[in-house]
Formats: sequence, structure tokens, C-alpha cells
Amino acid sequence: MHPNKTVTSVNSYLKLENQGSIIYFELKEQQHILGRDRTFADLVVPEDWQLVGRCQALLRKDGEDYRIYDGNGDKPSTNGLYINHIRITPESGYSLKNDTEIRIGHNCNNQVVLTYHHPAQPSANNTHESSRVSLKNRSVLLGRDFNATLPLEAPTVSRRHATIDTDGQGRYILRDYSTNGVFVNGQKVNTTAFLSAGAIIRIGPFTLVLRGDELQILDRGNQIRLDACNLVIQDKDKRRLDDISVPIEPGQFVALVGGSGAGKSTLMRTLLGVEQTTQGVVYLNGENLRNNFNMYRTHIGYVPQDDIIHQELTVTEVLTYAAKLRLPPDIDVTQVVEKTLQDVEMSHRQDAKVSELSGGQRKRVSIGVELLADPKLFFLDEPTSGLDPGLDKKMMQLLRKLADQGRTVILVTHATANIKLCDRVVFLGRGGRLCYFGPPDQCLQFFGVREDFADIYNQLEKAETVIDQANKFRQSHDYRRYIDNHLNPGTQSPQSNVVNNQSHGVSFWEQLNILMQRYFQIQKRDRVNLALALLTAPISISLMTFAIREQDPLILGEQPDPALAPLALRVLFVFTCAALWVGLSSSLQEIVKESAIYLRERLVNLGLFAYLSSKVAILSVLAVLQTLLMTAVIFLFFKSPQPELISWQLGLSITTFLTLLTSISLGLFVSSFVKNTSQANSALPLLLLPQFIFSGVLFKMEGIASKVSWLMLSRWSVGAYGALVNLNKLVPEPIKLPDGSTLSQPFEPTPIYEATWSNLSLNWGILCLHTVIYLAMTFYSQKRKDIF
Ligand SMILES: Nc1ncnc2c1ncn2[C@@H]1O[C@H](COP(=O)(O)OP(=O)(O)OP(=O)(O)O)[C@@H](O)[C@H]1O
Repeated sequence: MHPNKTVTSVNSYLKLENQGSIIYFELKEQQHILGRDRTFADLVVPEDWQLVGRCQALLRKDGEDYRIYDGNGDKPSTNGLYINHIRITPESGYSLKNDTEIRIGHNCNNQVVLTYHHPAQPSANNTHESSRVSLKNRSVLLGRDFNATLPLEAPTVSRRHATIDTDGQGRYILRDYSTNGVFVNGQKVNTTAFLSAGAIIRIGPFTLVLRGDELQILDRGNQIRLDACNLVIQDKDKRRLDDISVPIEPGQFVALVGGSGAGKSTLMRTLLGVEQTTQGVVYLNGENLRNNFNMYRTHIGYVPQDDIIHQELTVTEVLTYAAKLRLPPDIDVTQVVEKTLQDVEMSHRQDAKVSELSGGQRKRVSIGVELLADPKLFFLDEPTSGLDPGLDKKMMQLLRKLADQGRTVILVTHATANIKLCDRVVFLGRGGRLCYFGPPDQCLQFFGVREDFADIYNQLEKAETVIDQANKFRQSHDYRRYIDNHLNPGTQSPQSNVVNNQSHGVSFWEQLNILMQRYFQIQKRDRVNLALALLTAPISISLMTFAIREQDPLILGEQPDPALAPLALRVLFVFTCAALWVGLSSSLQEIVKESAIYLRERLVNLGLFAYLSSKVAILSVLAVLQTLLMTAVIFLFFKSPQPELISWQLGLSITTFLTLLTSISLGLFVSSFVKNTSQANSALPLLLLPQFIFSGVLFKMEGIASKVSWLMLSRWSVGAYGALVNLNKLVPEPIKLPDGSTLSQPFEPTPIYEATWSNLSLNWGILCLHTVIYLAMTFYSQKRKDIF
């Protein structure tokens, strides 16, 4: 049969489509071979259809229809045959029914679509969703909207995601209105893009192609296969992954197991695309994952070992904030959250605080957070660690259910009691060696073990045994059956070298608003901490009144008093110390305590600027409240001086607020680089003591010490308080002794406390400068954690 010829036969036939060119083949014989080489094939495609192998597929009559096998039915073809991204093998083949669509090659940018038709049979393809639309002389709307010309239903797609129109010169122009963006030929569209012939458009999980005047859905993204090919990670003196290849089909539930330190987490991070390999590539549906990470970041769910949820929020709040951050603003968040609660079987605990949940329930909520965007590829790092056997079983059953719904689920686990629920087991030995890949039952057989997986761990204790087992597996029939026959090395599509610049999805202001609301809620819920943050400084300052009793240290009395100025300085120093202390304690934990959540959200779409701004904004509000309480106590217990420059109330409030803000910024900076909360706690004395020593209050700053004191915010804070109070004026004139000498003053006037506008603004200005520098360093420190 010839290209584009009308089919009138009642016999079954194949339609092959390659980038818009179509060929038909009638099927009449008991057996056919499809390929590029006439010596093997009777259904011969043109030589320039390079994607089709010389012997691509074998078709054998099977009742009224045919069964198709990859390659020659014995050896697999290079580019493979795929049905819904699942590879058809040479051994078992696939039974064709009328309208079955099979793809040669699995990268949808570069594949031949083979459709089997049998006019006398009912259609096997019972989806009535529209998969193509004409662009001619019309404006086309793409999105979740009910009235969209081409409806694309997925949570990561906006209601009005994009439009395509014709410009005056007959070109098609795409306009992006979405939250999660549009990619054309792998490049993120910046508002508008012209579409060239054959352009590949990615919207959420959907892949579309422009063919002539028609837009076709190539792939709905509801199935993801993963091919890891020859992965090697070699550090200087150590191999962490040793030439690992594994094919993972859509809908499979796969466990990564092995002894401690074998490399399970490393392999998972590599499959997830966040670990750089020395050699080898991970392909998702045939595309290089790392090169296209930006396109896939919203389609991959990842539950790390640490919980990715805030303890202070309720289950519903956790899911609602996560949905608002990750999904388009036009989505019905309540509905999505309700469905997710049902999926993870947590509806009955929706109003409970996360801190009140059991370990297993917390894990379910973390899984729920990741399910919000309905990812088709799902990774979990030890989701059952710390759970009792009953909860372990329940968790594994939940993951099985998720895989049965069409998701590809990959987990690292040490608990093997329920591993039989998995479709595939990846057994790793020390040094990242692949000792087995295949179904769990056959894993036991392969290692000659009856029923306990623990016996395999014992077998693989010695390094030599691991090498022997890895070699044995590579030579085995299982390797050919479960790896060679299914693996697809993928194709490098022309647009695969995309710069992975982070797409922020939800806009900066929306993210800031959501993050501020969430952070405010968390602060509000932590009542004890909030009370301590607000009351510590006022209580400490009021206690000072017992120490100084009846004296009014900030007011110049009628009698010259040589002890007044040092006392005033000590009082002002306590104001500074109190502000410094509470500022640092309010902020030191704030980044490090949620680092697991930050890293996960950052990998999806969290904007760093929005994140830090939300911290600074809420902590500034806290600083305002702290300032109000501190100044109120100071007014209550200390007689107010009459400064010459600015009113005492205003000057005191500004200086206190700036001291708090600067110490908060310093605390955030430290919080951004310490490894855990106990390191953050230990850092507090280390931060405070130099501030005390180099403040210029306890010791006279000379030589190098005076330079160091410039770096101390305490020096500038006391300087500003001193200038306001006019500390120098409190020092009495030097007393002349009868012998003509002068009595040395206990406190010498210094320019640091000079009551001039220039001195006051210098002190305030440098406090602001410190704030800006600490925040910039925090930004940089957080940025360095970025994987891309
Ligand atoms: N970032 C890294 N840089 C260098 N070496 C690393 C890194 N992460 C892990 N390793 C090393 O790689 C090896 C594998 O570690 P990995 O955490 O993947 O093992 P695992 O099988 O997950 O162990 P466990 O079950 O104890 O969590 C270990 O020897 C570990 O010390």
C-alpha cells in the first residue's frame, strides 16, 4: 500500500506516521516483519526513516487480529516499541486491537506512531478526549477552562493557560498566561513565542506538536517511564555508583534495597535528577532528565527522609499552603485538598496539628503534599523508617495503590517484610554495585534464599561476594530479561540542552503573600516561644531597676556626679544587649529548622527572594512589637532625658528597632549556614560574647580592637543611644586638685557618643548597612544550596 492511499480493504492494516508523513501497510499474511531492510522485512519503510530499525517488529496472526513483538521476536530492536511508554518485549509481545497506537522510540519529540486498524472490529481506544485541533483562522485557547478549544485537564495547568493566534503574516503566535509556564522546543516561553513547523509545546504534563495548521496532543504525560543508563558516580578515591542500568516502566512500584552505605539514597537522588553523575544518563520518557529538569520539576513527587511539613500547622493548613504555592491560583484548592486527604486516608485527622500525629500519619501528610500536583513519578526515601510492622504494611499498601493508579513509585527501604507488594527490586551491594534487578520473588531465587530478604543482606556483607554477585547478575538470564529487553537508551533530542533556569510558577507577590501568611500562622501557634521573644527584654530591663534603685541615670542632676555617666552607659549597654539577645534568639533557628521543607519547595518552584522577604517581613513585625514593649518599660522605669536632636521616644524606638532588625539579620545569616538547630543554639554565645567585648563599653577600644569594634553592631547601637542621651554631657568637668593636677575622670567624653546629627545618623546608617550586608550574605548562602 502506498502513502496517503485511501484504505478500502476489510483486512486489518497498519498506519505509520513519521513527522507528518504517512504510510499504510495491509496485513494479509500469517506473519509480517516491519523494518527498513528488505532482506528481513516485507513491510518496508523508506531508508530515511532512521528511527525504524532494519528489523523493527514481528507481527503474528492471533485470532482475528495480530500480536506484535519487538525486533525479530528474539532480539530487541534499538529504539523499541512502546504502548503508553511501556516497552513491548520480544518474548511476550502485545496483542493488537482496532485503533491500538504503538510508538517506535519513546521520546515523543522524535518517534514514529504506528496505529493498528481492523475495520471489522470495535475500537479499543475508548477515550473520547479531543487530541487535535485546527489553528486555521481562529484563536485557540489551551487550558483547564471548560470553554477551552483544547481542554488540558491537570492541576499544574492554569484555567486559561495559553492562546495561539495567527499574526498578519500567517505565522502562529503563542501567548502564555499561565502560572507554571509553557515550553516551546524545550525553552521556557517569555510571554509570547512564534511557533515554527513541528514545534513541540509542553504545557504541564502535556506534550503537543504543531503539524501544518493542526495542533496535536502527542502525549498526555499520564505515564512516565524512567531509564537509567550506565550510571557511574566516581569520587576521587571511591565509586558510589558502579555502572547501573535499570528500566522502570510506568505504573511500576520499585524498591531500592541493600545494606547501609550501599548507595540507595545516592541512586535515588540520581534517578531524581539532583545528583550529578560522572557517566551515564537518566531518561524520562526518552528525554535527558537533568537537561530538562525545569520541565519535569512539577511532575516529580519527592518525599525525603525528613518530614517536609511544619509541626505547628494543622493537616489541612499544611496541604492548603502547599497547594497555593505549587498550583495555579485559579484552582479550587479546597477540592484538591479534600481529594488528597482521601488519597492518603487522612480525612479523619484533617484538623489535627502535625505535632499531634503519629510518625506514620506525618509521613502520609508529607506524601499528600507531594500528591497535590498529581505527579506521575514519585520518589520516597525510607517512608517506613521508624514505623511499627502494622504501619509499615499500611504504608506499603498505600504506595501500591498509588502505583496502581498509574504512578511510577520508587522507594528506598530497609523494611523488606512487605516487599512482595513491589513489582521490581533493585538490590545494591557496597560500592553502588547492582546485584539484582527484577521481581521480588525471583530475587530470592536468584540469591538461593528461601523467604527472608535479610539472608541476602548477610550474603552481601563481604566486598568480594558483592563483586561476584554483581558479575553473576550481569551474565544472568534475568539481566537480559528484566534490563536488556526493557531498557531504552533514549535519544538526544535537538532541544535537550536547555538551561535549567528556575521557573517560579506563582508570582513573587503571590508567593510572598502565601509565605507570610504561613510564617505568621507558625509564629502565632508557637505561643511559648512568642511570649519569650516578646517578654524577655522588657522583663530584663525592668529587673535593672532593682539594681540601680532610686537613681535616674539618664538625667543630668543639679549636683555634678562622676558616677552618673558610667552608670548611664551601663544602662544603655543593657538596652543594647537585651535587643541583641532577643533579636538573635528570634531568628537563629528560623531557616535551619525548616531546611528540609525549604530544599523541597525550592526544587519545585519556591522563589528565594520571596522566601527571605517573608522571613524578614514577619520578623520585622515581631521586632516592632518587641520595640514597643521595650520602650514602654523604659518609659515606665527610667526618667526620660531631654535630647537636643530628636524626641527621646522616637530616638529610643528607632535605635531599639534598628538594633533588633540588625541582630535578626545576623541571626538569619547564621541560620542559613549551620547544619542543624543544635549548632544554631551553640552559635548564640559565640555571636554575643564578641559583641559584649568589642562594644567599647567594658573595655577601651584601641589599636586593632577599635577596628574590630566597627564590625560589632553593639558598638553602633550603644553609640546611637549615647548620642541620644548626650552621654558626654553627663560627665562633670575635671576636678582640679590643690597641687594643680586634675583628678582623672571615670569616663572620658568620646566622639562615639557625641550628640550631633552626623554622629546619630552615622550610627543608624551603619546599623542599616550591617542589616543589608547580613541579608545579602543570607541570600548568597541559601543560593549556594541550589542544585541547578
Ligand atoms: N554527598 C556525598 N559525597 C560523598 N560521598 C557520599 C555522599 N553521600 C553519600 N556518600 C557516600 O556514598 C556511600 C553511599 O551512601 P548512601 O547514603 O547512598 O547509602 P545508603 O545505601 O542510602 O545508606 P543508608 O541505608 O545507611 O542510608 C556511602 O559510603 C556514603 O558515605
